[in-house]
Amino acid sequence: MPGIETAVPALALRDIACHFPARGNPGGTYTAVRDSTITIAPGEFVSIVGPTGCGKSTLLNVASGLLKPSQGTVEVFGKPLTGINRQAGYMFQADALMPWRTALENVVVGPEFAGMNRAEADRLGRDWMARVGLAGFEKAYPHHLSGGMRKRVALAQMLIMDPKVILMDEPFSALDVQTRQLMENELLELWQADRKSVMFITHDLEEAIALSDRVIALAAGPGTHPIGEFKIDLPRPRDVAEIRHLGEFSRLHAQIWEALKDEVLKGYAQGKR
Ligand SMILES: Nc1ncnc2c1ncn2[C@@H]1O[C@H](COP(=O)(O)OP(=O)(O)OP(=O)(O)O)[C@@H](O)[C@H]1O
Repeated sequence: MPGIETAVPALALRDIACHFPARGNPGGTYTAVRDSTITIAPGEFVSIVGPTGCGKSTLLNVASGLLKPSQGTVEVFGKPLTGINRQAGYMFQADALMPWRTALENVVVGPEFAGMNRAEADRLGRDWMARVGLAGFEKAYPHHLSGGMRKRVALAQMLIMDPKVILMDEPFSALDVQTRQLMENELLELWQADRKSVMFITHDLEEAIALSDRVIALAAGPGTHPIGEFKIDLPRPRDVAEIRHLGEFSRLHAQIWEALKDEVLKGYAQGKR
């Protein structure tokens, strides 16, 4: 995309470090993240991959403003982030739906708290439910919906607020493979229609390549940091199941895995200790 490097990034994490109190070592510190600079251009879909426990969620929490980094700065469309990132919508691995509210009532939670009148919020909510393929399920409660349907509710709940930046932390990892691929395609379709900037955390390299414009690989912790950035020039629109059969997909997979495999082995060894 011409000019993408020169545009003000939608999200810029600059020189981030995060220290935590060390577990089992009173007074000590654990450096989860260090020297991490990550920028995401307007409309760009970026995945962050790395070994288990390396610090992916920590970086996402920094981007959301929920965690203040020990060092470094965050900018959202060129403005320093202080407090919660209100331009961002979030989606996490676990469902955050309220079980006592119907699907529609869950979808309209954001507009309702923002003071939109009920009729307008409901109209918008029904529209979003239709866009994520849930027309007719407005009155269903979360426990009556399948895992994939609950994810669709969560997607609508996030997108109804029209966030400029989307932060996703392994949102589909709890789903079975087929439902997961359906949801990934759904996400791409929604993203393609109205390009937001996406920071997508996953430890699944195939998922990262299938979805993204760029993949950033992280080192194992402690002190995780980017060790490689890979442009994913696969054609769009994409079908995540079919795109895996392209030769270029395999080439990218081999290239990124080469950068990542020692780190994954290190992360695995640490996890066993
Ligand atoms: N609040 C905290 N206090 C102490 N240590 C923490 C805290 N948050 C994260 N850590 C540690 O920082 C490291 C990175 O954690 P983080 O959850 O960011 O990794 P991750 O890559 O997202 O993990 P996973 O792959 O399991 O989702 C881990 O060792 C974790 O134990």
